[in-house]
Amino acid sequence: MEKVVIEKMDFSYPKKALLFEGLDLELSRGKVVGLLGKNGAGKSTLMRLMAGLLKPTKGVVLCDGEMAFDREPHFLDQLMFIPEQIALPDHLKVGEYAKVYRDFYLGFDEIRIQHLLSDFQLGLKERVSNLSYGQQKKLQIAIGLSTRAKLILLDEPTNGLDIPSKTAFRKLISANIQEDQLVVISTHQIKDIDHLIDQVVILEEGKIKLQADLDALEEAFVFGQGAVAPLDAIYTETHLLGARYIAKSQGESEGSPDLEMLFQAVMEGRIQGQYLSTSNPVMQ
Ligand SMILES: Nc1ncnc2c1ncn2[C@@H]1O[C@H](COP(=O)(O)OP(=O)(O)OP(=O)(O)O)[C@@H](O)[C@H]1O
Repeated sequence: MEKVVIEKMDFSYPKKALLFEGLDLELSRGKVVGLLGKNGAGKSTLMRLMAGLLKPTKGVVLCDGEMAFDREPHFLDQLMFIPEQIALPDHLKVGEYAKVYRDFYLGFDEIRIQHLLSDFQLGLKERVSNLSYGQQKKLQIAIGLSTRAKLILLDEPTNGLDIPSKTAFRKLISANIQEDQLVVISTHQIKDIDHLIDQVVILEEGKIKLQADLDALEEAFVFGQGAVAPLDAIYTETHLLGARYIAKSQGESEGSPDLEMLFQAVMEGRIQGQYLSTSNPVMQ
């Protein structure tokens, strides 16, 4: 998958006000994108539009130039969408369930699924219906990463995972994603995707408030802390022991952006726009 391009898209659920209006977004391959937003911001809906499960009211969602909603067989062969709520068939065992996907995805990686299931401590002979919610999520993630789909959409994948599984999730995503894949992870648990994503997209009330590559953010801003925030700080959080802040960078690099602070700064309208590595930052 080279690109997902959303152009001038409107979308509303039947008999509801427009959720998206004139939305533009372009996502390129080789990236793990974190899609953030508060409850009801439209993350799951955007995922379903990208998966071609919903039809834009106006405008287009194009995956490598083809309308996602057409759901052509070669698009489906490149797509893996793991929704937040998963309904797994009761009667199958883990191995049998994985085989359903092996038969569907031409590039399914037999070795990888074995490794991933073992990393997540899931036995091939376990009945899917006997797995806990978190184990079912892990099974879906293991299968998703083994399909070698070019577009992987994970809606709230870390919901229900315990702390070791969240750590394993981060490691497994990083280790199993290739340059020709695009992974979009929606979450409101920002910490879960820290040190995992390359790009962040922040949605609020159906609008894209920020699209930024983390390395571009690192160049543009300093995410710091100290006894007091500098006078020119764009965003400040004060604590008993001092302040955490975001300021414009004067050329110094201060490590990776703090996503939680970034999210708050965007929600308060302190930072907006596009910060992409390939182009100059565009402030809106
Ligand atoms: N099937 C539906 N029919 C009607 N309205 C819907 C439907 N699904 C979602 N909505 C509405 O669309 C808006 C966006 O919902 P969506 O689930 O996309 O948000 P979200 O950002 O994923 O939220 P959350 O973080 O709570 O999962 C909400 O106002 C929601 O009530």
